[in-house]
Amino acid sequence: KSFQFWSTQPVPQMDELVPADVNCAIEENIPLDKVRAEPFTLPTGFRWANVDLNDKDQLDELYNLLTKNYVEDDDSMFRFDYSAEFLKWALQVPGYRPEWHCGVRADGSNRLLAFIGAVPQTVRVYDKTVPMVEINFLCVHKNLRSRRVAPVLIREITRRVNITGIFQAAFTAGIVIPKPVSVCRYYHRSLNPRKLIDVRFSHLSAKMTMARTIKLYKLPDEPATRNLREMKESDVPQVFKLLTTSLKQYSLAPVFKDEEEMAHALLPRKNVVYSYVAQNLNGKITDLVSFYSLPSSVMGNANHKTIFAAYLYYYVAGSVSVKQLINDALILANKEKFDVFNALDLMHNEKIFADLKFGKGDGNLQYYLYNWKCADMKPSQIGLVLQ
Ligand SMILES: CCOC(=O)c1cnc2ccc(OC)cc2c1SCCC#N
Repeated sequence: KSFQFWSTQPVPQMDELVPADVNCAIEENIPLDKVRAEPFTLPTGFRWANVDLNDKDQLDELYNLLTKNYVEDDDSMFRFDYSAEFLKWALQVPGYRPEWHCGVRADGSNRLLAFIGAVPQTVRVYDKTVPMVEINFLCVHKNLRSRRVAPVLIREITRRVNITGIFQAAFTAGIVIPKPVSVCRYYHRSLNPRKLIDVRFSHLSAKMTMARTIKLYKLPDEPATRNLREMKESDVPQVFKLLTTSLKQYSLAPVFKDEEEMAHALLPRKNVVYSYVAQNLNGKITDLVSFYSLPSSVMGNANHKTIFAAYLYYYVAGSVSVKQLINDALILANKEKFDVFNALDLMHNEKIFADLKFGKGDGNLQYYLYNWKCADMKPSQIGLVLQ
């Protein structure tokens, strides 16, 4: 593969083996007055336009661009259907910049035809804490593909981020480009097996009836961890300490700079993010488990338009086993009527998949760092979850 664009970027080349003791930027920071001042040039007929997510009409334009043109699985069975509220949550984090909600509109029609987003996020890579952005929601309308728009979007968001003095980024993708820092795998736990079979995501195994299959995945109505309850505002100080401490065990992890940043990430929002804490009799918060809601459109199915999927987010098993805590997350997601519970094999997840009846998916998710080189990581070293 030639990687025409990525071979021009500060990323390790595909065949580059980074020694274990190397953990640093690839290019030096550019003096701010040397960062290109003018936006990159778009193809004729298109112009840059920030998407104002506080303007309901523009938020809906972004929702509509993504719901029709964003990521599909390899078999084009599903397409992610991020909700408008989810997009506000993911893109309007504390300290967000409107110019990092970077859209492209067609002259004349004024239609939103492409987007790339960045949010500020300090990330620790091994022993180095690095101010970064997370890049997300890179999307080019299907009618605009192969016109080399994505490289211009990536160069432009890089410029807009560099101007603020940030020179590193983190992102994930299903595709392989130079050069993954880790390769994770998706796992799926059926909650509504009948629907998953209807949409042909799952199939009845030869030796099992539908009734037997439903019984196999049946879950209790209530979590096993007795004092597990929804997280609330007053829990933030303790959760901040608990999660910050727990994240130290990973080689790639977010650094929440303050309680506000973590509160934004974790405080429950219906149909967006769900967080639960266990508090002992002394009032100490000992455990945390969270998941986010990311539906997918089902393509070409008469009976079901949408799959409701929960995705495991951050957790700390302080007083109970990881297995019990994540099983409790399954029970809580099932109570919220999700059809499936998805998780990557990062953190401690891989150990519990078999017992909790997760099936291995056929999709990889690559983790990438921009303008940084370091030793590759096993999935269990990853403590960073991107939406
Ligand atoms: C029923 C389970 O559905 C998925 O796992 C799913 C749903 N929608 C997608 C949309 C785009 C897509 O593009 C890679 C994948 C999916 C997937 S599999 C990978 C996500 C997980 N877990």
